[in-house]
Amino acid sequence: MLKSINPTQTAAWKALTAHFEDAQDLTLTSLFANDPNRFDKFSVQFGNDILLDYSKNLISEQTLDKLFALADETEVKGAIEAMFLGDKINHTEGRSVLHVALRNRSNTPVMVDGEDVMPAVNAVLEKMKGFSERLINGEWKGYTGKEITDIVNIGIGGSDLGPYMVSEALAAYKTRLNLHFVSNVDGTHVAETLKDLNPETTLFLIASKTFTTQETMTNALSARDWFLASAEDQAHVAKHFAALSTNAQAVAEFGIDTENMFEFWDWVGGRYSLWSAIGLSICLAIGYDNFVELLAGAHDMDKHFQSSPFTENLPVLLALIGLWYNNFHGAESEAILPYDQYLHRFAAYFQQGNMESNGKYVDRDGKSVDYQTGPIIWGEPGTNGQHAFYQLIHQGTKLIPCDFIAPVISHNPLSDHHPKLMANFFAQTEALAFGKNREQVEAEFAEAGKSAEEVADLVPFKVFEGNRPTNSILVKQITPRSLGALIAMYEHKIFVQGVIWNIYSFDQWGVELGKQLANQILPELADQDEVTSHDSSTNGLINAFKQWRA
Ligand SMILES: O=P(O)(O)OC[C@H]1O[C@H](O)[C@H](O)[C@@H](O)[C@@H]1O
Repeated sequence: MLKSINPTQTAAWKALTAHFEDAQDLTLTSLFANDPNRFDKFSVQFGNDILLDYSKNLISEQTLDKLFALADETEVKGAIEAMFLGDKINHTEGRSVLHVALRNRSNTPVMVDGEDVMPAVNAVLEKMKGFSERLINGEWKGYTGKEITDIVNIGIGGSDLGPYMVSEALAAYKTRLNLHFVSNVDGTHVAETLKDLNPETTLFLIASKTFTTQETMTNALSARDWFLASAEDQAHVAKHFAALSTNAQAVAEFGIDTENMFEFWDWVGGRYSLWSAIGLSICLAIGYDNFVELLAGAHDMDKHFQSSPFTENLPVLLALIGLWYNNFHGAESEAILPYDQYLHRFAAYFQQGNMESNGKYVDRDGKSVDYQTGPIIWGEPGTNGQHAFYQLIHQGTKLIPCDFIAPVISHNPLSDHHPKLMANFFAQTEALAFGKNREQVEAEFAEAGKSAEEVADLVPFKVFEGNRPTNSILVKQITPRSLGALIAMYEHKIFVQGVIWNIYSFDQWGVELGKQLANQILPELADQDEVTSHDSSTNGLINAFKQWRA
């Protein structure tokens, strides 16, 4: 169990508060002008894969020193050790937090309740290897003897977002199998997905840690109905359905052969589960060897996180810089902006990763916090975002720290697409940091021969204040290995922030009330009777729904 330490009561927090007051006038322009070595000082490389440039942030060496002191006082180092040792740091669920064991390619023992979990982890990986190889090479046949061509992963939240994001991110490594992902309980999702598929050549993965999630079970039953409408014989289900779950009993009850069940364990959080059996769809999408490379990349980052000094530790640096904006500058959100079309679900994935982990107002003592915790995470791939919402980042009234991510080498080096993409990547962080002042705008007007009236009228609108902070994350190429490291980097960033904010990052009680109420409302929708059991708004909406549908 992690000790409860109120971060705002530490000496470092107080020092940071005073430092923030003193550093109000700090500008990126002056920070760079005063230090020609700023890039060298405020950038760090992870192997040959990832370069993090954090120099375009509103920080000085003093800021960082104080942030490192905060990490020390809140015992981040001890928390990291506790996680890797398998301590039950997910206190409210009484569980260890060991997604790091799933990718522990060093295969050193990891103990939970006196037992090494690695043999079980390795056994499931072996089973995933055999299964995925037989499907990819066509040895596994459907009920009419045809090869499987399409895989449909049915899952939601952590049982969907990770596998979907990674399969898309690594589409350049695609096997012959076509992957589909169904998550929403809206019948449209499953209906539209199945429209073009053939039951003889389709295999379903029912991905659910609990195997009780309403959306997933509803979609799984509809998929089974769709399949049996053609296959007719229940015995054929075994060739077309597999389950990825911690709940063997519920899997058996659903009618899935336990031979086709891929197990994981309660010490794997849903939003950290893509490294587990939940990653079977990834194995099928990119092949087992590439999946292992993904694990290896994450393991490299795990070792870096565990052993690097905080001054060079990518997840720790990102966490502390994020905290500086969240808690001192009052930033409410963070944007993740990948300049890579393959990473188009990356921000959506970390919306769950970050917001479900750190969206908590109760501290480790069970008391309400009186400081900000997790930020709002959002983002879309560049350059699309530039033509949509960057206006607000450049000239809006809100401070939005952004992470810009881009690969140096493109998997699709068509004509000059990649230099153009990268020119935009470099230009945006430069524009955000340094802006364009009044004098520059006036000079441009003069050059264009504008009249004095026009200049006076338009100048204010064309000025860019700048001073808007960004991290730039250059990845040599998006490969299974570098992607594994990149994901693990963000996971550990979230971990460090949760430790400092003195919250429990690995539960998600906040999603339960809505589910509970939906279960109460569902039977009320079954008839035409007027509903009176709720507040007037909820009653009014339900009754309008009933009237309109009648
Ligand atoms: O994998 P499952 O048990 O089906 O859970 C799917 C998802 O639903 C829950 O409500 C949680 O909010 C998520 O953390 C979880 O990933």
